[in-house]
Amino acid sequence: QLMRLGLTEPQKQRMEEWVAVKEGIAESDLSEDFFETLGELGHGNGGVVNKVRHKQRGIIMARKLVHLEVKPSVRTQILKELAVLHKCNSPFIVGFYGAFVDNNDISICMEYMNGLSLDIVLQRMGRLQENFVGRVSVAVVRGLTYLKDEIKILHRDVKPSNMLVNTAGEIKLCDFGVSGVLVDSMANSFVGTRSYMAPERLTGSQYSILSDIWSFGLSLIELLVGKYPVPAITKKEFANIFQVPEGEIVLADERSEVPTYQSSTSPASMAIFEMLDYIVNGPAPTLPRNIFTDECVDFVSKCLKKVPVERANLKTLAAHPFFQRYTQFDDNGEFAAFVAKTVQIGG
Ligand SMILES: O=c1[nH]ccc2cc(O[C@H]3CCNC3)c(Cl)cc12
Repeated sequence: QLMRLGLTEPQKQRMEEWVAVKEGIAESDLSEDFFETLGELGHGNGGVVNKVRHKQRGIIMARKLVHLEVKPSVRTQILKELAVLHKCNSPFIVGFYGAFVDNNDISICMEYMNGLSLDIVLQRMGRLQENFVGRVSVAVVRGLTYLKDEIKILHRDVKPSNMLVNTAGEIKLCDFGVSGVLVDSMANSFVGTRSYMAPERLTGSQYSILSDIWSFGLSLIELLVGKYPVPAITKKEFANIFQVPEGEIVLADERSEVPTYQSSTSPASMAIFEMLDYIVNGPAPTLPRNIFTDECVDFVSKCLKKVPVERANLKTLAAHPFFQRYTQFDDNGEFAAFVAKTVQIGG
């Protein structure tokens, strides 16, 4: 396996292509009136992401606009910290062209991923088959490892909507907390009805790479089942989703021992607090044993240990049989074809 520098030949080739394109773009090329907006790609994490075309160069990019009412000195500090993104060169991290400020908007110009984010793929396809989630797992673990070892940062916001795909079959992370000041200035911009935050993060204790691994585990269940796994997905729901008799659903023994958590409201109307309380005090979400392979069930359960020290770390995940299963061979374009189908459906 050509894993020189951890890259396969195709990955090495695409990296060289990327660097060539990027060298053609100077910071001076990036400013408001050089872009033509083609449409909106997504929003969240405190900004909207538009598909834009660089008029002179004809390059299609994804441009994230973050509206920030902060002092010019703070904006300058944010731009300085975003410059770290120029160092991020990994097949598992979305490419970065540069960032600039325009009035009270910070623009972050990135590589366009035509398959968009996995939350959008879930909306279109319902859920992902196990072998595709295996490929996602390899990309996310390797992306998190790169951020931690090479860039010395944690992601801090691992979830399906921050996992991007394209019709070349690539899977890349985006929206990680590269700028401490930007993270802090958006800290109170949490919106949304669900949280991927680890129990220890919700209770304000030490945040570490293990918190990113919890978020990764929660994301894996959501990708495999097509449903956010808090409150716990019941046997009946699994039976319905996978069209098997309820008697065939075998939940991980861990849950049968723990008395089911008596939430005071029905899942449908569970308020945000109830949900957060459930994550902190309820049982860890698990996959049913016989719908997924044992390795897959075990891999996910190791990511979702509620006590951080019991949880798997990046090293143990990379050595796990489920992970190893997806580093050995190429899927000869099966995932790329799947992404192409979702793009077609999406219009
Ligand atoms: O093509 C992209 N390149 C870079 C970034 C990016 C971000 C996107 O959505 C945001 C909004 C929610 N999380 C990620 C989307 Cl939908 C696409 C891209």
